[in-house]
Amino acid sequence: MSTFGDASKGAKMDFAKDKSYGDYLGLDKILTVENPLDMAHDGLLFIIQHQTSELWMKLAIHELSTARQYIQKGDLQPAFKMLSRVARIFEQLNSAWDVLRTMTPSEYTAFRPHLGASSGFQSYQYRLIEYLLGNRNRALTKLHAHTPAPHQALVDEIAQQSLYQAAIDLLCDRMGVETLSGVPGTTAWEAKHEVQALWQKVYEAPSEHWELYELAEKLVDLEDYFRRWRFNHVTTVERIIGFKRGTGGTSGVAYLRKMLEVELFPELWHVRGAL
Ligand code: HEM
Ligand SMILES: N[C@@H](CC(=O)c1ccccc1NC=O)C(=O)O
Repeated sequence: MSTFGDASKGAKMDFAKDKSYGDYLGLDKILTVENPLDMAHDGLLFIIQHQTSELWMKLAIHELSTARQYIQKGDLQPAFKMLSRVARIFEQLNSAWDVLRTMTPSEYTAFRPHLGASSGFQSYQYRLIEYLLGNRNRALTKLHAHTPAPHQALVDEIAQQSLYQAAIDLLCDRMGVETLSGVPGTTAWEAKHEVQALWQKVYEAPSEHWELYELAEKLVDLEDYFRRWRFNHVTTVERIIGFKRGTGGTSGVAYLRKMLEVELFPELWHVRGAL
């Protein structure tokens, strides 16, 4: 018998009656999704790149919504762990661009016409992450009017305070001032001087406000990774389609460059200049 045969001796071989690896992971479903871009060699790369991104986004949403609950309860240690995990997920998504970047304009052009008007602009999970963190633009929920469940998830999300508003509530509470987080917003969070002044107190005396200090840095870390994702996206897009309009109908690279200016947690960036 071969060495390999000896080493695997005792392994369970019959799964007719027991749950197996593929059953737990639902592989029959995820590995048999029809690939409508099969006519081009790089269609599979394109589809898998997006499908894996959406899976990681699903986990990010799961972690971020639970982290928000812990912040609301004032129980920060579990929230920190989840926020660190989300930063790592973004790191994973950031590295994934290196695979997609191997696709040239010639290869992409072979199947781009088949994408029609579809675009990442219509990723509801991406929008949900933006909404959760506080970058809200209610008008974009309309993109999902034709799919009730994603539409409802987005509508429900903007009825809640964002993760950043939860952090501001906690900041105010621990610093002994009236809350400054306002009502759940349907537009992007706008920087408030009073909030920046509180973060400034935290950064000026970290040892007195250690948990808030750590929370602030976890948030900055998360936004830092998010910004790198946006930058990798726009650079990959320019490399592949130049300045063509997007299939989703936006100006393309010009729109994505504008998005590089988004500040999810503005006071945490502005406070740095005041220290
Ligand atoms: C060949 C690769 C890609 C190209 C050429 C591309 C192109 C674009 C363009 C032009 C837009 C602007 C909206 C539009 O008018 O279509 C956009 C938006 C978007 N794309 Fe991509 N993209 C690519 C890969 C990806 C990947 C791998 C993801 C990961 C899920 C992604 C996610 C998104 C998201 C979430 C938006 C909306 C961004 C926002 O509204 O801030 N894209 N993309
Ligand atoms: N907006 C892209 C198309 C695109 O990238 C796309 C199309 C369908 C599914 C996902 C996509 N990815 C990200 O926007 C383009 O203009 O070429």
